[in-house]
Amino acid sequence: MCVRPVDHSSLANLDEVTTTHLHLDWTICFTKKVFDGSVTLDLLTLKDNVTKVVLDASYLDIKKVLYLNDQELKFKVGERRGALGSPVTIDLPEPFANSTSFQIKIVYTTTPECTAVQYLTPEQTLGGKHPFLFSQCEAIHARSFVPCQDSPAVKLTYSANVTSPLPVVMSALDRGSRREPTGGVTYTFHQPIKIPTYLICIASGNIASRELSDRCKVLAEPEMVDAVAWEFEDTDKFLSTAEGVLTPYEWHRYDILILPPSYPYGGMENPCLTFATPTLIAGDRSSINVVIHEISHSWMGNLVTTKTWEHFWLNEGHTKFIERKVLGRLYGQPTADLDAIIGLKALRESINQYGENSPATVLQPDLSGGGDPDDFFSSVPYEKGFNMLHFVEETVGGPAIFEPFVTSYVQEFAGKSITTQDWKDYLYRYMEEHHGQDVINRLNTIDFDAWIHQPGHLPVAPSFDTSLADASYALADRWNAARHQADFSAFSPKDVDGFTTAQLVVHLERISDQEAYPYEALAAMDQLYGWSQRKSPEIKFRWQMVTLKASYEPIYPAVVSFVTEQGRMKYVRPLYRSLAKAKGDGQALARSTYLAHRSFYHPICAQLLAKDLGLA
Ligand SMILES: CC/C=C\C/C=C\C[C@@H](O)/C=C/C=C/C=C\[C@@H](O)CCCC(=O)O
Ligand SMILES: [Zn+2]
Repeated sequence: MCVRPVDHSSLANLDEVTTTHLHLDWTICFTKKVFDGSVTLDLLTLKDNVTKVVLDASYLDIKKVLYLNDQELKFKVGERRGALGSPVTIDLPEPFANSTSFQIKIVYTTTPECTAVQYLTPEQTLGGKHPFLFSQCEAIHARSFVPCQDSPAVKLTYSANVTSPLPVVMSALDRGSRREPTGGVTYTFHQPIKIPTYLICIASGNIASRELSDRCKVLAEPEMVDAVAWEFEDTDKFLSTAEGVLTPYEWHRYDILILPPSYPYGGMENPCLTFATPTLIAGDRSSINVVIHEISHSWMGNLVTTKTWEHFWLNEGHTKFIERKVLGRLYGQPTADLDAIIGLKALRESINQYGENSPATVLQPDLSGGGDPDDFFSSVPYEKGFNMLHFVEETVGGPAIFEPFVTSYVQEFAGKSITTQDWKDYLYRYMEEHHGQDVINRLNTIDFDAWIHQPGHLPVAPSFDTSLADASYALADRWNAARHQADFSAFSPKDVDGFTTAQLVVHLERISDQEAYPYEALAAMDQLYGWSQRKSPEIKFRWQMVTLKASYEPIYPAVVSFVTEQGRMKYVRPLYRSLAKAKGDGQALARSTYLAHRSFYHPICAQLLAKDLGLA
């Protein structure tokens, strides 16, 4: 009997065979924008009479497949199926019985169409002298740099030998390097903990590092590495706090690599080596929550992993939950609640963007259509997931009861890939064993179907501590009342004295929830609070959203600058969409800006922007 659920985002025969280890041998060619080499897969059959291995692949040039080092196996690359890529079907030399271990080696090169990797010219880097490349594999882009079972249901160890003219880093432990007589250096890596393929990553470029502690360091181009070290000085403290919430950190190293500006996400939890955007380096340590978020993934996602992309909320909802526990432990509950308030706004935006009845707003969406999981990326799995966990915590009796459950959940499922049903079954089992019928009765009052399977807003509105948000709201209310005045002398720069970046963000979000402001009021706000001059990208983003809502044309050049100097999708996608909706030449400007700068963006971002702007 097959107990593995179907992964609609993989074309591999996951029910017949699984991968236990993956070894990469790559030579990087920056000029051709390819990796040349091979992958050796350690495979294990899961049933009798297995005659083939089907792997996920996307835009790969497969040269040959070897069994026992020298026996060539027949293979066929199937028709491309959209974002899922092209299955590679490999005929085994004979039918294999259940539990047979065997190795196959696939010799291949990537192609410039690879969606996981972005190659940057020297001009696109800070130093301006060397090229740079980096990958982003989540959700299903690993198949574009290695033929594999590209499903989070499969967890494997991996190793790699990568030859490059420039330093290489990966989501694994560093096992040294050797200079090649033919040029370049071969870097060796080993990841001894089982991970899904979406957590394999690579970057190569002029990378320098600074140690933060005996298990943490930061890496970046040399021109900014000191600023990064300052910004993230407290990383080990965050890690220890997360260990206090959960279990000891298992991955040995926790390093952070700051990528060039086109990096498409705030951060990516690649094990041992978080990848992050340089927009976090604001010089004020205001983005440490992203580091705490990526650290929290060390347990949520990286140890306990979603089985398919439908259950992605298990990774992100739990990570948000732990992130806010760490924030609360370090800076107090009001700070954690302010972060949750910002998250709620992001959730509302996502739901409004898709539409309240959209299947994309369901916590556990249906991906059986085989579409692109990237199209489902939004705040829903993060914030609906977080809010469901928060609600369960309140319902069962608070942190004293729920936090030990969360730790136990990690211990129970570490190393495994699970579904929402596994989570829910364990929740009931744990609560029954530890707290009895009273808590089960409380759990039974929760409408899990509404939380997990219904579209739209939260079934139960949360109430967070607003002590830090109240001043932000009050100032926004004053502006709302004064919106049509000709004289704004009742306002002063002192209005925002003492506001943290998060409080400024909450204020601007409240302003953006209000009806669009007249130009005069926007100009007055900008003059009083210097919004346009602020360095923080979090503030810049919110201010640009407020002004675009009013089609405030003086902001258009600043928006164009911001969306072309960094490629973080959290900022560029809403800004492009709002610019395209803005009056005047908004739509033409959005499209022409995108077309002129397409190559600046990571392939994932470029493709989503094209869809957003109706250019795909
Ligand atoms: C329910 C959703 C179903 C499928 C989506 C699955 C995967 C999403 C995929 O597109 C990749 C996600 C990668 C995320 C990486 C990092 C984020 O946590 C960054 C958050 C945004 C930011 O801060 O910039
Ligand atoms: Zn995350």
